[in-house]
Amino acid sequence: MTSCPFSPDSSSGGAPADGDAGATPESIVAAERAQLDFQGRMGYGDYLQLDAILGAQKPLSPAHDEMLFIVQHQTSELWMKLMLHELGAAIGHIAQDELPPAFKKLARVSKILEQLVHAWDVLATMTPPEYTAIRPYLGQSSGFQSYQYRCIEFALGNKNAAMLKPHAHHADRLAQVQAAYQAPSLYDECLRLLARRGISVPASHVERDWTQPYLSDAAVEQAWLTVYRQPEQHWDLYQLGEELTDLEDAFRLWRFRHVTTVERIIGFKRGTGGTGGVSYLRKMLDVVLFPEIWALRTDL
Ligand code: HEM
Ligand SMILES: N[C@@H](CC(=O)c1ccccc1NC=O)C(=O)O
Repeated sequence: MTSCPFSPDSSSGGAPADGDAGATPESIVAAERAQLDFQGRMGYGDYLQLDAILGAQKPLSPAHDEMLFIVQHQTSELWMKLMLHELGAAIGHIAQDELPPAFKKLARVSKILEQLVHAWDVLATMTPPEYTAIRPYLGQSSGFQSYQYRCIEFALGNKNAAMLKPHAHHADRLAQVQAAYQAPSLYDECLRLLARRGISVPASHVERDWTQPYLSDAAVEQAWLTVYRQPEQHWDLYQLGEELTDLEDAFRLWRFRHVTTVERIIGFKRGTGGTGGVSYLRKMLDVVLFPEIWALRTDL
């Protein structure tokens, strides 16, 4: 009889087959030879520094829902940390003309953003009275002061010197945000790549003061149109353009869910960070990160 590769064979030390009479949770663990003794050995919680991570939820109010509020923000910050890691690497790859690894990382950034878009559903289970119980304890703190978020915005090209100020009192964070502010953005590196590939890009976009907000330019749209009109001649640049589109699309959705979630929870109250609240967040919906990538669609 030939043996089936999927049926566990007890002589090779696998778990008892499903429905095996006498199998107990304990006998299964023993048969699988799971490592159970971690005296002097690195385990799961050690490797992941879980004592630090799971010890960092410190509600200030007596409200039940503050745990949701804290966990939602902390998980968002962890995903932002990964986004920055991937974005920085992708920008480096593009600067070195290494497109396949850049694509891998940009696709991951878009997927993280999609996940963060869905994460709003969890926070939206919090009602206005539930948040009202927490809000007085937040003081003037606000997501506006998220230094990782500001680094992401800067890496994506939305440069604004005023956004450095909330970090002026903290040297390490300021240095991190300043570095992102001064460096060429993802889109800047894409345009430099187009120029290196012999596609005409204005000199003002190949070398410029990277701290200045990006200004859209008809000649840059022409450069992208060269790619999009003959994809087979510029296949990787065409793929790059579509990955930028995926990324900005996902980022727009995140911004949109932020505004709608904020409106359903605090209405039109002013933000703890000092802005008008929903009115400010709506203005941010008008930000376009990669303008020519969108404009060219009208001309194709
Ligand atoms: C009850 C939930 C939330 C409310 C009521 C809220 C409200 C606001 C408001 C009113 C602002 C404008 C700045 C201000 O004046 O405070 C803001 C900005 C911001 N919030 Fe939230 N927010 C919530 C949840 C979140 C979550 C879960 C995140 C994820 C990290 C987040 C990230 C941000 C960021 C990054 C900004 C700055 C946006 C920018 O400058 O474009 N917020 N939020
Ligand atoms: N700006 C919010 C407060 C807020 O959402 C918040 C406060 C502290 C830490 C993170 C926050 N989330 C995003 O802005 C408000 O006006 O209620």
